[in-house]
Amino acid sequence: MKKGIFISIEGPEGAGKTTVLNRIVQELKNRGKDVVQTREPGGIAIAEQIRSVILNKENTAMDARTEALLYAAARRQHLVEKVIPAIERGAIVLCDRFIDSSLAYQGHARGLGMNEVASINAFATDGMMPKLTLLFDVSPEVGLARIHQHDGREVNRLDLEGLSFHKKVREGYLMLAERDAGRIVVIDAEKEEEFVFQAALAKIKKVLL
Ligand SMILES: Nc1ncnc2c1ncn2[C@@H]1O[C@H](COP(=O)(O)OP(=O)(O)OP(=O)(O)O)[C@@H](O)[C@H]1O
Ligand SMILES: Cc1cn([C@H]2C[C@H](O)[C@@H](COP(=O)(O)O)O2)c(=O)[nH]c1=O
Repeated sequence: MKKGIFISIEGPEGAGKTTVLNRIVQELKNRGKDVVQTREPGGIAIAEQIRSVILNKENTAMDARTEALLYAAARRQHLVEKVIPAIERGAIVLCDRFIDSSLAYQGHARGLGMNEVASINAFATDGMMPKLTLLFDVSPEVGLARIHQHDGREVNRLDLEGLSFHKKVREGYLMLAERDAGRIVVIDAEKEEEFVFQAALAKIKKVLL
């Protein structure tokens, strides 16, 4: 059976994921590849609706476990409706955030525990993991400054967390990269955009060979 490939792009706020992902998708499409660009939470109608509940700045009363479960629910629907069918037909799926976001944000930064968050996600994903994950590493000071300078980028409920939360997000990601070095590749996303783009493209080309 024809099988595609699943790649995720991760990183703290303002790491430059969307900017570089757009360029990679264009590059691969120019080479005639079947590419699906998507994001979490979101990517399909039901998951976009869940996204607007999670990220709504007015939902300040949201419990941390509720938040984790909503991300997992959006993930499940997105996988079955969009990601799995695309992989089955042989496409390259490039997803802006996946399970590592839940482990870093809800597991580590919110303090729910990475193992606990991994277990609710195991139910949601049925064990499905990306073949490659690019972790765009950036300090919260640099990332948050970028998003506040970026006109038109709405500031959401998670962005409004304090600096210590965002430092823990980065710390969580780096712990994950150390634990799963075979899948997660760290890219210095404080470097200029062209460097980050070329580094990311090179890693993706390697797994496509
Ligand atoms: N390497 C870079 N150096 C400087 N600025 C950058 C770089 N990459 C992206 N930017 C700028 O930083 C801002 C945030 O980038 P982008 O939206 O791509 O980040 P993101 O990782 O998708 O953010 P988030 O997940 O928080 O929405 C944009 O204004 C973008 O132009
Ligand atoms: C998938 C996922 C995401 N988050 C957080 C990370 C960001 O603050 C928002 C998504 O916004 P973006 O502009 O699309 O990056 O949600 C999270 O906390 N847990 C997750 O599993």
